[in-house]
Amino acid sequence: MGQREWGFTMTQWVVVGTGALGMQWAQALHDSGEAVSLYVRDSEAAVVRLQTTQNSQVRELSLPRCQSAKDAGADAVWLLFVKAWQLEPLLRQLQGEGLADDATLIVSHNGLGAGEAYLAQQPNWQVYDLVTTHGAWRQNRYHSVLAGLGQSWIGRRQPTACAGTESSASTESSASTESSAGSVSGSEPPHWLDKLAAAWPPLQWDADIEQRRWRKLAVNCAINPLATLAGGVNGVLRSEEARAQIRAICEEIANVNPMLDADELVAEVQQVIRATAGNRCSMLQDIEAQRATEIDYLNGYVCEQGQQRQVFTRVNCEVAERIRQLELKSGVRSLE
Ligand SMILES: NC(=O)C1=CN([C@@H]2O[C@H](COP(=O)(O)OP(=O)(O)OC[C@H]3O[C@@H](n4cnc5c(N)ncnc54)[C@H](OP(=O)(O)O)[C@@H]3O)[C@@H](O)[C@H]2O)C=CC1
Ligand SMILES: CC(C)(CO)C(=O)C(=O)O
Repeated sequence: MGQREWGFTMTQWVVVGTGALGMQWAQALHDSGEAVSLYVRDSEAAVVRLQTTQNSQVRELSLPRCQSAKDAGADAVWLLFVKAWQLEPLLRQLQGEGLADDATLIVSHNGLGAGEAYLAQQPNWQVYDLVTTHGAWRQNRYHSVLAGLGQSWIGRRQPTACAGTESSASTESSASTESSAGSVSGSEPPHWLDKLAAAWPPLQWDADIEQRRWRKLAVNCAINPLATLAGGVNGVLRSEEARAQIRAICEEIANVNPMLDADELVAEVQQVIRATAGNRCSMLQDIEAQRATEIDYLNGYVCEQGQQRQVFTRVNCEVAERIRQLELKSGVRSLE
């Protein structure tokens, strides 16, 4: 659906779902004059109506529905703001529907490892990771409320920071190919970046997005399960006991990924706790609403990486297990 008109390239943006973040990005891109459609699974209508709230102002928006991946056009840019555990089924679904062989995908979720092996099998997909500190929640399926403004970074999917993952070879080989959506190399920003950045600033290009993803992983591994187990807002983690657990979690993560510094991770976690002291983290909200959490891609991922690399990650493994027990109790996980 991307068209060249008078020398300008029109970008067709497809936002997946009507999730908390997806709706805010759809609104922002639309406000910026971009062509946006929504790929949703719970409607057959030609148009999807949604609402977004920012600063208590409620706005209504109608966007065309993208009926299937093949309808989006080869040069569409897909925004996949889905839960980590939803990513692989989504990718399989899109591919089954005829997603372009060199599709451009912006992936944004908490944690690491989601759909990694599957993505590695698609060397021609142009995959970008987006990390954001904006906060939003869903008032209902079609209404997203902006909870707090933050910032975002985007970069080309790279081999994982820790050596030796199977995805390395294929992501490297794809990094120098050009897609119809126009990215040329792993370190070069794509032509559509300015439009995305203009829609919801601040958004910065980060050629080393993998390290930023790891730092965000550490923040979520420290705050989400501990605040969930404490059953309170993030501010409960200012206790001495929580501080010791946070340090242990961060030290294990820095041992798994030696490019990280444990003291810096702890400082970043403490800064996020101060900034979000009154928030209930997403994991606690998921447990309370009897939804699956992203634990397998947070402390569960660190635990698995530790086992693979023979690095001690006992605290992350224990924390992951305790959250899985909560999921078992609420019936969103079954015994494996
Ligand atoms: N919300 C926030 O403030 C922040 C969230 N994040 C992370 O970003 C990610 C997205 O978060 P958030 O927006 O809150 O999540 P939501 O659960 O609100 O949104 C996910 C959306 O994706 C849709 N979806 C998933 N799979 C498919 C599919 N196969 N086909 C069509 N639609 C699909 C879901 O539909 P359905 O409802 O039908 O399942 C839902 O609309 C998560 O990893 C989260 O941890 C990170 C920073 C902040
Ligand atoms: C930063 C933090 C912990 C804020 O609550 C978050 O990202 C989440 O809740 O998932």
